[in-house]
Amino acid sequence: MALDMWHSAPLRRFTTRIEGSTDLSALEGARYIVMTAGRPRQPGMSRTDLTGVNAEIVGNVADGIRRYAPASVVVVVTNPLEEMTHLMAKRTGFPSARVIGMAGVLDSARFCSLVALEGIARPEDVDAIALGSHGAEMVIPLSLAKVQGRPLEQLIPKDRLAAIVERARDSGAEVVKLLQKGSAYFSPAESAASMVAAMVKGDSELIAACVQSGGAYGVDDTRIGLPVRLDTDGVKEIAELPLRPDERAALAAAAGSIAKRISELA
Ligand SMILES: NC(=O)c1ccc[n+]([C@@H]2O[C@H](COP(=O)([O-])OP(=O)(O)OC[C@H]3O[C@@H](n4cnc5c(N)ncnc54)[C@H](O)[C@@H]3O)[C@@H](O)[C@H]2O)c1
Repeated sequence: MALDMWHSAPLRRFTTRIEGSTDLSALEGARYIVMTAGRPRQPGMSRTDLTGVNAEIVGNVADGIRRYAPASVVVVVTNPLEEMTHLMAKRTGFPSARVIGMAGVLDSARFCSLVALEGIARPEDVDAIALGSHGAEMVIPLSLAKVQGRPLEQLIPKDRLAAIVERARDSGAEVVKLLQKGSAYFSPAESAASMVAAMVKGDSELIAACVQSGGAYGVDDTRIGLPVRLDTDGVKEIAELPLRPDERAALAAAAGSIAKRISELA
C-alpha cells in the first residue's frame, strides 16, 4: 500500500516519504495521526454493530499513540464515530482539542454532491454543513444551506430536499451495499486528508467535526458533530451558527442519543 501510494508521488507532486508498518512504534514523534484501524461495515450492518470489535482496536492503538506520539493531534475515522472518538480521547488522556472525529466533512460533502445532482449547481457551489451524529441523528440545517449565496430552500421543493437529506444520511450504507465488501474509502480519505491539510496550514475555515461540545449550543456535553475552526493544534474554536429552533432541537436530540450510547461503552 505504501509503495503503491509512493508511486504516485511524481503525479501528485509530493515528496513526503510514505512507509508502512504494523508496529505502533512507527508513530514515534508523529504530529498528526489519522486513525482508521478497525472493521468496516458489511451490507446490512449498522455502524453501532461495530462497537465491540472496534473499541478493542481503538483502545490498543490509543495506548500506542499515548506512548509514542504524546503531542499529536488525532483524527478519528473508525466507526461508530462518536463512540470511538470518545474512547480515543479517554484512553490517550489527550485534551479535547487534540482528538477530533471525521464525519462532518464527509457528510457535508455527500449532501452538497447530491444537491448538485439536481442540476442546479456545481458541487463546489453548494454550501451546507452536516452536524449531529455520523448516522441516524445527522442534522443538516437547511436554513444555512446556500447555492452561491441563494437559500437552498428557495431553489428545491421541501419534499425533494427532505429526500436528499435522507439520502445523504444513508449514503454510507448505500455505498456499502454497492461495494458488497467494505465501506466507502475514497471520499472519507479525501475528507480526513483535508482536515490534516487545514491543520498543517493553520487554516481556520469553518468545517464540521466531531468534538466535545462542552456547553456549545446548549446540548448535552458529549462528542457530537459541530461547526469548528481548526488550527495547527487541533480544534481552535466551536462556532455558534444561527440555527432555527427546530434545528437546535434536532441537535439536542442527537446529543442525547449519542451521550446515551457513549455511557453504554464498557
Ligand atoms: N468516519 C467516517 O466517515 C468513515 C468513513 C468510512 C469508513 N469509516 C470507518 O473506518 C474504519 C476503516 O474502514 P476501511 O474501509 O478502511 O476498512 P479496511 O478493512 O479497509 O481497513 C481497516 C484497516 O484496519 C486494520 N486493522 C484491523 N485491526 C487492527 C488492529 N488491531 N490494529 C491495527 N490495525 C488494525 C486492518 O489491517 C486494515 O488495514 C471502519 O471502522 C469504517 O467503518 C469511517
